[in-house]
Amino acid sequence: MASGKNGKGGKDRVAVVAGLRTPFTKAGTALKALRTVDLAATVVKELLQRSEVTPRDVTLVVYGQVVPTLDWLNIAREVVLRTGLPKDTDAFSVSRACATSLQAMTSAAEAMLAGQHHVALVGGADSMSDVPLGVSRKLASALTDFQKARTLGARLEIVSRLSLKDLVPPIPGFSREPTTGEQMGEAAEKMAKQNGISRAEQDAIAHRSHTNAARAWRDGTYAAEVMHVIPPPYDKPVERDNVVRDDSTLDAYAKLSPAFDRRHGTITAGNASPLTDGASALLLMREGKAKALGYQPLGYVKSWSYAAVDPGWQLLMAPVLAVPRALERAGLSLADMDLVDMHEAFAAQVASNLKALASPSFAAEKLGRSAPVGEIDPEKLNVNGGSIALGHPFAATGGRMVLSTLRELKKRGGHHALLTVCAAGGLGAAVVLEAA
Ligand SMILES: CC(=O)SCCNC(=O)CCNC(=O)[C@H](O)C(C)(C)COP(=O)(O)OP(=O)(O)OC[C@H]1O[C@@H](n2cnc3c(N)ncnc32)[C@H](O)[C@@H]1OP(=O)(O)O
Repeated sequence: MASGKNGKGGKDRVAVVAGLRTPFTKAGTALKALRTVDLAATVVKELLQRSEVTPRDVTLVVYGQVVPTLDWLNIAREVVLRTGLPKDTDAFSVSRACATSLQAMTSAAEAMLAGQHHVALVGGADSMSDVPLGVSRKLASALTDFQKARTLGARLEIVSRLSLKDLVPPIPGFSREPTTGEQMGEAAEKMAKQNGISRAEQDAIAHRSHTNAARAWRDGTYAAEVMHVIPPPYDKPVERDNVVRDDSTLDAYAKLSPAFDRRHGTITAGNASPLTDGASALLLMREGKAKALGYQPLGYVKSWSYAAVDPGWQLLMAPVLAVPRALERAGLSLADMDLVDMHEAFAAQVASNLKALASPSFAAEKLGRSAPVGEIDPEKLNVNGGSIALGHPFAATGGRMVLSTLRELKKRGGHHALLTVCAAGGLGAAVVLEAA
């Protein structure tokens, strides 16, 4: 797919030239005063400045948010208008649930490979502190009728149709699958049961996520990827992710109560990703353009694949279908990967995905393959933590993973890395990245 060779008659590769993210903070905490569009504009403005790209060179912005709002319709265009990019810069928004910023990146990459753009800015943001509250359908319908009513009698009749409970805003349904009614956490519980994933196994994954993320913060890894944000009332900067636990101990996980199935469940606040605020952005260039402008890329987007499963089956299993396709498109195998970054929606999903990738029966029954995709070496997996510890502002997570993984690949002198993201709706994404 995206693996053409520069200078050998093929297409330019798509280079990731720079990237940045805000701190990821638990919903309702440090960044709660910033709306999704503010988070997006903050990170993009800073990335434009740090990368020293000439704004006129950016001809496309692809950006996304997962939780919608009624206050703007196309967040990508808002990013253009709020960051000093030329006002005639083209911009469109994408949504692929938790894989939104990967979708933003691959949509831009497709346009670049088609020769339509040389420089693009992509990413995603979400504020779970700013979830829009709606009105009940009955109240909405009454308000519409009220506007049309011409007499006092007609208006009183409309009001008399409403009861007190119609005035209560309904709870937003984004964490529940609309067609199955299942919450994400309930789907993860089901995966744990069906795949025989124990509570201890989940807690160990979560503990490792926190331990690795805390170490990466201590050793300076994240300082270079995360900007400082000064939210209203503009008195002190937010400098770090605030979910990561420096003092994570395995014992503490065992004490937490299940959050979704209170009697028999295994999923807790400790082994699930938390509701989070944050934004990420990446600057993409065609390889030739990057070289002409004097940029040393962080790496290249080599191949990608998206897949889907029936949400009523195992909701968060689709990455396992996407991985072999992305690897095949890259002409590589799992064994060729120097790093794997797997989005951690829940530790139960991570363990289920790992088990399925290594399973001969899953390969035969679900992938039509004679051999499993392979086992992932724990030493290569989520080496700087994952979404359980870092947090998961839905649309921002993919950008965080691309940036962090390419920098780590470079640091280790590795060649290739695999990213996987599970997403609502039974969707899954896999991306193969190549070192510069
Ligand atoms: C494709 C996808 O990505 S799907 C994923 C979509 N995302 C989701 O569905 C979000 C899932 N997560 C959630 O809904 C929430 O985080 C929940 C329900 C699991 C937990 O929410 P909350 O109860 O607000 O969690 P909270 O952070 O307050 O933690 C509860 C307690 O556990 C403790 N705790 C949490 N993590 C740890 C840990 N690692 N070690 C020790 N204690 C911990 C907290 O300190 C807190 O203790 P306290 O009550 O004494 O203060």
